[in-house]
Amino acid sequence: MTQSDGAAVSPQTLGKPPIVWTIAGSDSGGGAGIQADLLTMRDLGGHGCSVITCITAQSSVAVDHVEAVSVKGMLAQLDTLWADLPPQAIKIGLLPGPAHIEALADWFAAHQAGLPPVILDPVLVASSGGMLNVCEASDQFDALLPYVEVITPNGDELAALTGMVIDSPAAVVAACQQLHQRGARAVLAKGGHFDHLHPGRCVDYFSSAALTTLFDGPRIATQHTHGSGCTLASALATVLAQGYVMEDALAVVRAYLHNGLMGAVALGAGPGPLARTGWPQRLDSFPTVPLPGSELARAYGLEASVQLPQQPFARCDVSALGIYPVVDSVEWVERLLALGVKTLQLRIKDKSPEAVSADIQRAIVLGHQHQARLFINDYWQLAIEHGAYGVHLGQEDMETADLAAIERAGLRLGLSTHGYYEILRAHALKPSYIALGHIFPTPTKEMPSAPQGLARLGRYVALVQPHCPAVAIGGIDVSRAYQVAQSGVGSIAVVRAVTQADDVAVALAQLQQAFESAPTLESVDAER
Ligand SMILES: Cc1ncc(COP(=O)(O)OP(=O)(O)O)c(N)n1
Ligand SMILES: Cc1ncsc1CCOP(=O)(O)O
Ligand SMILES: [Mg+2]
Repeated sequence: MTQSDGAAVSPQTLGKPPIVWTIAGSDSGGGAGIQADLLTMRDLGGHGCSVITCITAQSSVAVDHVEAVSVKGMLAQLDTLWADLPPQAIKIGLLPGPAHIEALADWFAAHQAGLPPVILDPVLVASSGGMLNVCEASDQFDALLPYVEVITPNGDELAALTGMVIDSPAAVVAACQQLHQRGARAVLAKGGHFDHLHPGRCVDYFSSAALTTLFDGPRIATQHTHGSGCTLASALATVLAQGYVMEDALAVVRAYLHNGLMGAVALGAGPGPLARTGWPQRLDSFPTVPLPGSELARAYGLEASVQLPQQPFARCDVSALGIYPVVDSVEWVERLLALGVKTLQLRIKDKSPEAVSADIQRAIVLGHQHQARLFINDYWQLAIEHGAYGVHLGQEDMETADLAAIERAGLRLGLSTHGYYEILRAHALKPSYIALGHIFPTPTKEMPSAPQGLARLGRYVALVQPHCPAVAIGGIDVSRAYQVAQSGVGSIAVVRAVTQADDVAVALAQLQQAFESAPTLESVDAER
């Protein structure tokens, strides 16, 4: 089900925060555990419910006492919440022993049909150094793995869970593979403890059946990290509860951790808790995504079949690309150029290069004659051969197209993205623009991703546009152009709004009018 702006309907879009559970221990010092989880959930737009598994007498310098809540007490909390406040995501933190783990696994088995994503933070040690988890078997969490979407060990936990020495990127990969073999669907191996592998950096390795990737960023020089693991896992649960896909949620929580660590201060004599800084807004708090084939990615076995470009792509001659029709024939290109369109795309699908070569060449010549920005979709070799203004490519093309050749030839590059993670991937290439979509449902193209909606568009525009021109695409027509333009986006790409218009000139004028009458953000100030 979708709402009128195209985004999936979640409790949050109906005006209610999504419900997120934390099943964890109480930290009397307020920096970690249940206390950190509830603060994080609230800070990121969730409603936190707690299932307390144990109480700790804990401060920033010591764990003096750990006392388990009875298994019966834990199960009672689960049952009571399930009856009235069912969760959109669950975070698991400190579990005091095998009996609790077994009981929780049984409870999950009995409720498997309705279980939302479960995030398991395999807590073993507090940042004060105190042992929190009395279990010692490396397979202690395995009974939970069938119900868990992602497990989030830090370096010490990864070593303890696998019995491996984590002394190289290859060892990180091997340890994650071992966890997969034992039933873990996805592993986020957090890089906070891997200073010995990447001095001065924090490199997280994520692996699942669908995706293997890295998140890289500078290590934040602070000792105030109390509750960082709890915060990450509860942030991940809260962002997933809002319907973001895993890789987008990982990007957001990494930025949230960055900001929290940057703002962390001491409250007691030991490590202070993370600051609560709200939904991350700026690209410089987000991690970079090292692309396959980069030196860092290769260390983790992420190779690429093509070379990465060494330079940013040529910049567009304007910072805002305006109304941007996407059409499927040279005849349409000719017609739109005659109507004064200055940014457009030739998007011919599924033909051989031989079949489209002449049309692409003619469109490029026409584009130059009209001093227009004509982007060629997909056929990047022909675009280079005939000297196009630019090329538009999709995410999958990033793995196969010779991006270095496109950059060397001086062509502009536009890249499609469908969420935070892909924005970070695209940004790593310093393209000429980044397309954000699809904003609303569209019959024009079968989309594997969900419509992003206007709220997310606003977040993406604020993130991207200080660095690179942005383009919104998907399901945008005259009636929606004003709302889209209100996001501040500098360009709107359309197919049907132009190609199915009764009067193309009128449609173009109306789109332009909607765009011009909306308040805009400051113009793009490219930072390269
Ligand atoms: C401006 C703009 N944005 C996105 C797309 C989609 O491109 P891609 O992901 O390569 O998919 P196809 O268009 O090839 O189906 C686009 N063409 N233009
Ligand atoms: C090519 C493409 N890429 C993302 S949505 C889309 C189609 C947009 O078409 P329309 O403007 O008709 O919804
Ligand atoms: Mg394409």
